[in-house]
Amino acid sequence: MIEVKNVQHTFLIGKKGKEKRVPVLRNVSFDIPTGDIIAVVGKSGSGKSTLLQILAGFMKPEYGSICVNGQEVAAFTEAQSAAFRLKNFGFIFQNFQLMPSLTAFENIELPLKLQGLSPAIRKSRVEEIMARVGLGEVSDHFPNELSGGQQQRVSIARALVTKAPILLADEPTGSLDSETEQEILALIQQLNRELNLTFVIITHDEEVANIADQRYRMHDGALVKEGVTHAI
Ligand SMILES: Nc1ncnc2c1ncn2[C@@H]1O[C@H](COP(=O)(O)OP(=O)(O)OP(=O)(O)O)[C@@H](O)[C@H]1O
Repeated sequence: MIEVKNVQHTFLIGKKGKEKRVPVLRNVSFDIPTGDIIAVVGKSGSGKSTLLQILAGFMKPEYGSICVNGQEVAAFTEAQSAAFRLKNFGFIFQNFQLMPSLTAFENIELPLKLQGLSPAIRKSRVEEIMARVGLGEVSDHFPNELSGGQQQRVSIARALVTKAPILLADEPTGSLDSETEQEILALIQQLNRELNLTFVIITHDEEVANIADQRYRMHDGALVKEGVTHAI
């Protein structure tokens, strides 16, 4: 369970001494129950990515509390945040953000190297997760030798391989055609169901928002709950 309470954030922009205060998050409060898919929709510039960055501990909120499974993460030091992030969060990006010089296998293996796991454990974990996301045959392919859908599967596998329980996704299907989008959304739903993973998905796309258990709209930094239309 993630509990976000009264989170407020302001950026200071412009030259030193003449900074302008730009409020980006205004009193944001919401709960993310474990195992739910949450969608955050909203216009460009409304504050969605800032909220994700703050949830993941990349940025401290100016004010407010973020409790992840009972731990107050907004109070962590940078080192604590980094360690917590590696254990608890996986990230899925619109542009996949794979390392071009590493194969599919090596991209997925990378977070396990950061965790200092042995080569044998890394190999078995990577093979298991590649099979689960439907990436059996492309282990030795480099990212530019993969389709967009396959690249996103690699990026999802990399997010899952550490067994992080919470996946933060920023426009995960934004670079994919509509058929591939459906495949990736089906995969997200399957992983959510089978592994009880929590997903927080930022999106402009109604199709994506439709798979969510709960949907929120960000409007000028304020987060408002919306009705959910899907019934599965
Ligand atoms: N590091 C920063 N310094 C100053 N202002 C920033 C910074 N990051 C974001 N902003 C501003 O904060 C506001 C919200 O940005 P944010 O990226 O959170 O919006 P968004 O809803 O994710 O937009 P998009 O859908 O285009 O990604 C914007 O006005 C942006 O210019």
